[in-house]
Amino acid sequence: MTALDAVVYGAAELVAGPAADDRGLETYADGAVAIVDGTVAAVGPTADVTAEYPPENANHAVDADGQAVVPGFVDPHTHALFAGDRSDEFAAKLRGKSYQDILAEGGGILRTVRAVREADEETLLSNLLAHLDTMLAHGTTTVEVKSGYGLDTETELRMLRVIDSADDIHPVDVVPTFMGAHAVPEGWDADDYTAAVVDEQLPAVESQGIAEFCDVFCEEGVFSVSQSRRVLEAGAAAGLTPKVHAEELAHIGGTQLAADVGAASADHLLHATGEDIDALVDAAVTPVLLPGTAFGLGAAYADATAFRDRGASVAVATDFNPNCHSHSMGFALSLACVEMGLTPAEALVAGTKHAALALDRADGLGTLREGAPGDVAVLAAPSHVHIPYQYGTNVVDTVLKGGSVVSTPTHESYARDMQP
Ligand SMILES: N=CN[C@@H](CCC(=O)O)C(=O)O
Ligand SMILES: [Zn+2]
Repeated sequence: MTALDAVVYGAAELVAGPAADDRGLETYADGAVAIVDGTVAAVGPTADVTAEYPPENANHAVDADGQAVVPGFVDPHTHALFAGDRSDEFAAKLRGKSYQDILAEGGGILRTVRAVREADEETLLSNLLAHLDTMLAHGTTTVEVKSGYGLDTETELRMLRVIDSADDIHPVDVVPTFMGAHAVPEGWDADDYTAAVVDEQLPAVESQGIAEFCDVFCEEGVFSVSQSRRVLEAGAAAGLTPKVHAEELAHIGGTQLAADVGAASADHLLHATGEDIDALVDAAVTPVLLPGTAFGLGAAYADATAFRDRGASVAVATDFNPNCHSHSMGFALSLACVEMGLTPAEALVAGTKHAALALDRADGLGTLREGAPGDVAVLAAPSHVHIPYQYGTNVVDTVLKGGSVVSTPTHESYARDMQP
């Protein structure tokens, strides 16, 4: 027996995905989408979709009159599982301290590591679930979450177990990444710690089968290119697809490494060169740009238009972490437009279809085409342009995950009745 989970109909603008020529969007005015057994069964003009799938027969009938309907956001880079509070570091950065100064003093990642090692599994899980709630209310239906605040086998495994439990419990799909090589822990030398990641942590992670990707912070003063390569190659041998934090604070060759090892993505890329971009395009590695991080650091933004113009499928993520405390893909997309030069349509694709590529998802995730997961964000606004336009405002009204309504606004929505 198939179930008609949901029909969302009468949308002022329904975005099915990128246009066929990959320029602009495929949209329908007075559009609808029908979801059967968790998957998009039909998308198009309301009259056509509802003739085959009458809303009155659906478990969830959503009248989207005057509203835009877009694919749920895919956030392909976060460190959303942590404990502790680093707001004082934000204030210190405003007074002129650098991210590296803070790390060198035992703050930053190392401070979060101390807090996470002290936190029990229950606390960590409730922290992550609360963040997922906020992300979902902002329209995110799939999110990647990294370990990397344990930096020892026991705590890295604890983090991955929590990520796995959150995926089971919460409507948001949580994609697990092992990042034992996120920083060199206090009291260790980088070479010895690299060996511990490869010889102790990775075999333990492999035996539990609870990670899909392996990431490394390839950065001046953190892990060199050759140490990063050791970790990623051992990760690949353990069945984990590589990802690389590359050229964030300095240019040391992490992008070329990502291309060499066939990574799913190379992320940050603030200092990537034209040659680096070409290498990513040739190796089909998705660049993930993180404008919220540059915003918080007061750093120059990655040049998104250079990636686009050289043929890359640019993805955008929040990088939500204690150093970049934003759950909102909408805010990241605003920055991608205003500070990085993407159009609203390109930014939306970067936060949906291209973000799904960064997670190696080829099932239509990030679109509302037939066969794609039924993950939908209904906006309290008439077009996708309002996502970047209403910066700092959550324009997401109702969210469906696999055809079920999983988030509704807590207030009466007047926006839907607003006249242009
Ligand atoms: N750059 C390395 N890792 C994180 C920051 C993590 C932290 O500061 O806690 C990032 O991607 O921005
Ligand atoms: Zn990161």
